[in-house]
Formats: sequence, structure tokens, C-alpha cells
Amino acid sequence: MFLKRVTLLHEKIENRVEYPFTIPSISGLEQLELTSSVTFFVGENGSGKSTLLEAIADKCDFNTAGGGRNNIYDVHASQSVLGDYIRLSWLPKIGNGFFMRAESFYHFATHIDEMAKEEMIPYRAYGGKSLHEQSHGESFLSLFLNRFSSEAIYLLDEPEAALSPQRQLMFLRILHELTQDEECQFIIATHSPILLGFPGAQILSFDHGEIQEIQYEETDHYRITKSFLDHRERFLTEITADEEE
Ligand SMILES: Nc1ncnc2c1ncn2[C@@H]1O[C@H](COP(=O)(O)OP(=O)(O)OP(=O)(O)O)[C@@H](O)[C@H]1O
Repeated sequence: MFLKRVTLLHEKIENRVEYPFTIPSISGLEQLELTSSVTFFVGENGSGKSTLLEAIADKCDFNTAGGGRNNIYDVHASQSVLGDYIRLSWLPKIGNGFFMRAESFYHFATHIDEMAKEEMIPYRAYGGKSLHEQSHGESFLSLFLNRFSSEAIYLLDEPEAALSPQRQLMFLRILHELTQDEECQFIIATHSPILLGFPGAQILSFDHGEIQEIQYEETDHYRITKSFLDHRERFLTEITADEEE
């Protein structure tokens, strides 16, 4: 692995009453030690996962709208506000990698089409054809299978968004292959109980106003999914009863 630590530069913060320092998990951050080649960010919606991931992408000089260092295009409101306030500690330092955000993947696909049209890149790196001509899930997997290679850091924001459970398992296999011998590092914000099950991953929870390491079985994603699958009828009865009150 390459990125070892993320430090919040408290001394640079002048205004703590504005985003992103209004997010408890961010304002309380001191240092985050990354201890595995796969780190997951988990937590409730709005707990600050994307904010931190985007800031890390910014400090890696990746396009914060999604892409690597050479993918230069603009998407409205994709700048990282937190990037100026964190420091990344590397051993060794690398520049290869990619930031993928599910929500702006459409814009990235258009950017790739434009580069291919101008013959600046071949489609080979993206599965042989335009990402727009592949289904949402197919295009995600094309990126993972063809563009991802060794000695790089990949920052992925909800990669499961378009993937069927079967494709999520394929993604786990890709993760396994790319992290063998610690050749690639991944930081992944996810809500998927399947992805979170990756063996040996570090799981960082952004809940309860702080970022702390937790075990797979302690995540809401595992607990709620397991409980739902084990007691589906009871869950549905309770949900319906609430609606009728
Ligand atoms: N550009 C912005 N300006 C002001 N507030 C913002 C901005 N971006 C995000 N926020 C707020 O910061 C909080 C954290 O957002 P963030 O996107 O980091 O959450 P998240 O944990 O990734 O959530 P999700 O799981 O829903 O993707 C949210 O309350 C959000 O409304």
C-alpha cells in the first residue's frame, strides 16, 4: 500500500461553522491511519464519506469530478473544499490512480468519448467501445477490468451503484487480484454489505460524530441486511404497521 495517513490541518481552519467543518466526523478528525490495501468508508447518508474521499482525490491531483490526473474536464460543483485542509502521508509516493464517483460517471463517459474522437486515447482501455454504449453496470466493470492496473491508488465512491449482486462478487475478485502483493490500494465509500465482506479490509465508520475502525459484523449494513433476510416477514409487518398508525 502507498497512502498511510490522512491528517486534518486544524491550524489552517478559520471558519468552523461552514461546510465541510459542520460535519461532525470531519471536524473531529485528527489523523486517520490506513492499515490495509483495501479501506472502506461506511456510515449513514450525509456522514461525510464522499467529502473526505473527494478531498483525498484532490490531494492526489485526480479530477474531483472523476478520473485520473490526465482527465481534465469540468462538472458543476465538483471542487473539493476540504482538499486544502488535509495532508496525505505516503510510503512510497505514487501518482497513478483514479477517482470514480458513481454520480458523475455519465460525464466521465462523455469525456472519454471526446478523447477517443480526437484519437487521444483508444477505447481499448474501456472495454473496446464507448462507455455510453454499455449498460451502467457493464461500463463500471469495463473500467475496473481494463483501466485498473498495478501500482496505483483507486478511490471509489459507491462502485456498487450499478452492479448486480453477481457483478459485486466479480468486483470482489477484481479487488483480490489487484491487491495481491499489495500492488494496488483502494479506498471505497460503500453501502454494500457484499463489498464490505472483502477479507482483511479495514472498515472506517463515519457514524456517531467520529471516524473509527469497526468490524464487519458491527456495521449497520451487515446487521440490518442479515436481520432483514432472517426475519423478512416480521420486518414487513412492522413497516406496514407504522404506515397505518
Ligand atoms: N458542496 C457542499 N456544500 C454544502 N454542504 C455539502 C456539500 N456537499 C455535501 N454537503 C453536506 O455535507 C454532508 C456530508 O455529505 P457527503 O456527501 O460527504 O456524505 P456521504 O457520507 O458521502 O453521504 P451518502 O452516503 O449519501 O453519499 C451532507 O449533509 C451534505 O448535505
